[in-house]
Amino acid sequence: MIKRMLRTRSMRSWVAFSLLLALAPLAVFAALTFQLLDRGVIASYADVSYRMRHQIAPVQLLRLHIQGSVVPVDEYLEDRNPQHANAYRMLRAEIEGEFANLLEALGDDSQIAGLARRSLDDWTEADQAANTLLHTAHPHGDPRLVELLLQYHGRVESAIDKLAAVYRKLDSIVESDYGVASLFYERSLWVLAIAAFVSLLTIIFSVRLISEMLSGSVDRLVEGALKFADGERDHRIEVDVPPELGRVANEFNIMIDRVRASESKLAELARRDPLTGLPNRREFDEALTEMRSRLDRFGERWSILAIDIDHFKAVNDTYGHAAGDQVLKAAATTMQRVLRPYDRLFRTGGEEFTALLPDTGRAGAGEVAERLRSAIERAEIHYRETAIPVTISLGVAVGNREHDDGSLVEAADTALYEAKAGGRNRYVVSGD
Ligand SMILES: Nc1nc2c(ncn2[C@@H]2O[C@H](COP(=O)(O)OP(=O)(O)OP(=O)(O)O)[C@@H](O)[C@H]2O)c(=O)[nH]1
Repeated sequence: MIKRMLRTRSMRSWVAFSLLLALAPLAVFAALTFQLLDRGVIASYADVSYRMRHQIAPVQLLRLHIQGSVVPVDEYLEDRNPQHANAYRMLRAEIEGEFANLLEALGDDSQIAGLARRSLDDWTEADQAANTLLHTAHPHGDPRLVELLLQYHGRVESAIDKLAAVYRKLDSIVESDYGVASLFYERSLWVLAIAAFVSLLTIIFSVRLISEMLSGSVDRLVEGALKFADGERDHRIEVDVPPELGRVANEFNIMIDRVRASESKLAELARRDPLTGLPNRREFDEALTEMRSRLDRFGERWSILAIDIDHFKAVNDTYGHAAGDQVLKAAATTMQRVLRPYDRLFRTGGEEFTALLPDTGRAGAGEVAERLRSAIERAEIHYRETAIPVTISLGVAVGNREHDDGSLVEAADTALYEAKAGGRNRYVVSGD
């Protein structure tokens, strides 16, 4: 289904699709990891930090201060120095403030707050006992003083014990918060690892998919280019996926068509004489070989006419080279018109022509030679209003199995030579 969808899209869409495919799992897992870190790790660490600063540290300080508050009271009872009483009062003010802050920080934490409040109750009773001790007139060692002192110490101990219980409970909460944070941190690492793995899989999948879809098209392009290099001109490159490569294939096909057209034009030009438009000597040689093989295979009769314009040099000398060209063209046109459709005329030299006459024996060839001779003699060839009299001489040779290509042409040439020697404007049949 993905392949079918991609087939209609451009290569840019393919890249966008594969990026999306590779990044989508990363994005989803990144959002999941963020949730885990935010809710599990950051929130737990924030809770831990709050408890450390606002609950655990104050509880420890409070324990120290309550413990320390015993010293000025004991010292006062030793020497009745009012400075010790003042030191106690300052410490008490601090302890009261710290209790208030702690209870506020514990807030709704009912069990721990209840413990802290009971510690405050103990401290309040201890403070009352301390106040009585600081105002008592009983001498040192008096049994009532000792009892009051014991009561004071007992309350202080009890307040400290309850604060120690508060500390232990807070410590266990912090411990479990650390546990939760570590668990969530570990999970988020796993999620990230899974994300990276899934992303890698999707990258591999999309790269394979795209290269599979591209490779067929690229192979066809390469195959087309190799065939073109080998000279094959009929091969068409069929690529439509992706559209970009389809356009490359299309342009390539257009280029092949153009090369083929210009090659066949060049080939055609190479086989034609530009002045008269007749096929040239090269074409004649091939036609001769072909004719020869037909003679061998089917026993067909055929003849060859060697044709030469008489005194052509004089035409050039008298009327100019341009007039000579005009005579060549007019002679070619005239002879073409006279020949039968299946006869073939070639310009095989300067003022020399050759005609190949298929299925033509001695008598027929003589007739054609005479028709040509008389047509040229009667033709009115003009150059710039001036009529130029033109005649031709012809040598006729009739092909048979004994002739090879060279000897047949030679025979026609010899006959032509005889026609020239015999006075020109005539034909001679070889062997007559
Ligand atoms: N104008 C023109 N002259 C050409 C062309 N090709 C060859 N010729 C000329 O044709 C003349 C041929 O002269 P020759 O070979 O002496 O033959 P000729 O004058 O026809 O004499 P005979 O063949 O003996 O009758 C030369 O002067 C060439 O320069 C051509 O394409 N155009």
